[in-house]
Amino acid sequence: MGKKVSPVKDFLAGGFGGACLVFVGHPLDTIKVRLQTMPRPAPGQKPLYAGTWDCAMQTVRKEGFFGLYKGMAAPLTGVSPMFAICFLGFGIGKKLQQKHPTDDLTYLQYWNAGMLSGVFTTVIMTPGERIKCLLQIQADAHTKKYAGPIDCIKQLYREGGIRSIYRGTCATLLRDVPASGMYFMSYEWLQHVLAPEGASRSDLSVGRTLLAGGMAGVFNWCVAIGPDVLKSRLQTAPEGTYPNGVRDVFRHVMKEEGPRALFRGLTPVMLRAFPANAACFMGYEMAMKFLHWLVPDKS
Ligand SMILES: CC(=O)O[C@H](CC(=O)[O-])C[N+](C)(C)C
Repeated sequence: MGKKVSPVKDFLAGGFGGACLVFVGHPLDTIKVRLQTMPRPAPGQKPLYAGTWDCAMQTVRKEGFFGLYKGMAAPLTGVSPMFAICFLGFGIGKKLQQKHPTDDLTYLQYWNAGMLSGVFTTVIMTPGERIKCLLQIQADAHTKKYAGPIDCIKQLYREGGIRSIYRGTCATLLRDVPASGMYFMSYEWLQHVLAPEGASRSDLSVGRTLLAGGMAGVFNWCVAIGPDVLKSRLQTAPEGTYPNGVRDVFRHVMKEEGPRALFRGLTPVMLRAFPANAACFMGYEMAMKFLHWLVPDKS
């Protein structure tokens, strides 16, 4: 039997989980975006970054350790509410498929609920990612166009209105709908299979939650990495570069760089995925426990 959970608790605990994810994961996210969007080297020239380590070292040397935390204000103010909506959407998705609030769900139903949460989060994810990516690729004074997230929103609005702020919506849906299905289904599956004989899914352990949460992040990114490259390219390209959106980016990437380019940034993505999502689910479960203690659910 499952447990009845209030949507308000899902929202609040999800928000706390999101804040934990940003603190742990942002430095590797910066490296990922820089690798994904660095200019192609001219024939015979070396690429700007040789790889993950080189990108991290160059960033720390030129911009100091906090260079890796560049653009974090936007995800902190954006990712926390986004994860709040994400866990709320997942909760709603589960409820929509239950006849009774305590009915157990199949893994396919967890997948469906996860996909619905991916649709919910796009509203906030698309502008959040657009601003974050634009700030993250500002490596030096020459490339610095935006003073910060607010300035970035203002400039985008001035240049192209709401359309510009929401550039990359299809690419974000393409990335997050299947990836969120995978995220929540794999988390629930791992919590079940890792639970010792006789223990139930709700008898949480720290080790199991960290492992299931971390692996859910890894599975999420196995599905998300290709569309993520397309999204980062689209959201950071100068106005008018891709008139047909993500389809144009895909065609351009295939023609110029081949399918390997769809895995650009995979190392920092995977290095970040485990700790960031372990922290996220741990934060979520801890906050949920606290909220249950504070306001017990009526069953
Ligand atoms: C692509 C992304 O944002 O994935 C989230 C996990 C992460 O590593 O940030 C999960 N989710 C898409 C469900 C929000």
